[in-house]
Amino acid sequence: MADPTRPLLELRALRKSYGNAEVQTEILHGIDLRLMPGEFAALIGPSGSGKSTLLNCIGLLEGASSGELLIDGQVTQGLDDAALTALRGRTLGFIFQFHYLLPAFSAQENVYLPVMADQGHATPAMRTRALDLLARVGLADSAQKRPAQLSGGQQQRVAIARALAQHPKLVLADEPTGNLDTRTADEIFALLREVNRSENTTFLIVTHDPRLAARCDRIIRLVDGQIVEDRPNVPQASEPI
Ligand SMILES: Nc1ncnc2c1ncn2[C@@H]1O[C@H](COP(=O)(O)OP(=O)(O)OP(=O)(O)O)[C@@H](O)[C@H]1O
Repeated sequence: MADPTRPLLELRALRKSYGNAEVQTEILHGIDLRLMPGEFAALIGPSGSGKSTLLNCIGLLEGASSGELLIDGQVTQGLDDAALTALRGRTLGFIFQFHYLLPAFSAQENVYLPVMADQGHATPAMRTRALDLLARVGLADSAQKRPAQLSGGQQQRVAIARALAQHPKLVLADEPTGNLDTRTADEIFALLREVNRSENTTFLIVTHDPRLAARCDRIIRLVDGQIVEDRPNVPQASEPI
């Protein structure tokens, strides 16, 4: 159980540059950010402002150039790859715009394969949790279908079930509804919200869709690699689906 008084995520003066020894381009210019357990926050901003770069740093997929990044109280600087992978597996879940499901495997296998990768084999408990999660996202009857047999929205539901397989404390979602029609996007967003409320899972969601950002409890706006706005938001009631 996360300590409700301790930030789940803390960034202090985080900077990120790309380039080589001669030329460096700084993309993130000193980000300070805290997320508390259970928050449901939108990360918005123009194209190229650094949202994905920030999410990749928070997700421990890319190292920051300087500054501090703490996840669940743990300082991440100086950790080796094995420790980063362990911390990622213990605390983080990822949902991307393109779901990256494995086409040759069933929905159920797609949900438990990443968990299995850590252990080398699938236990009955992993298989059962995968089925439970698929039921949770409304796909109880589709567990044995392959991605190509599912609609775009159903595929994204599988990806959400996969992201939840290891009980993440923080889910990082990069345009999770980006390639879906409005109605399906609303349904997927409602599902993320339901997970947030029922399990107190923290969400940081990159979205270009102002309607969806308006349904979050907090709106963080990034422009040119800096947070220019960070405010609480009273979510608007979702329109009937
Ligand atoms: N691996 C990389 N090497 C060099 N530059 C990069 C790299 N990744 C991103 N950038 C640059 O960093 C800047 C921010 O990109 P990023 O993808 O984080 O923005 P974004 O806000 O997520 O944009 P979008 O909304 O279009 O996805 C861009 O100028 C991009 O070209």
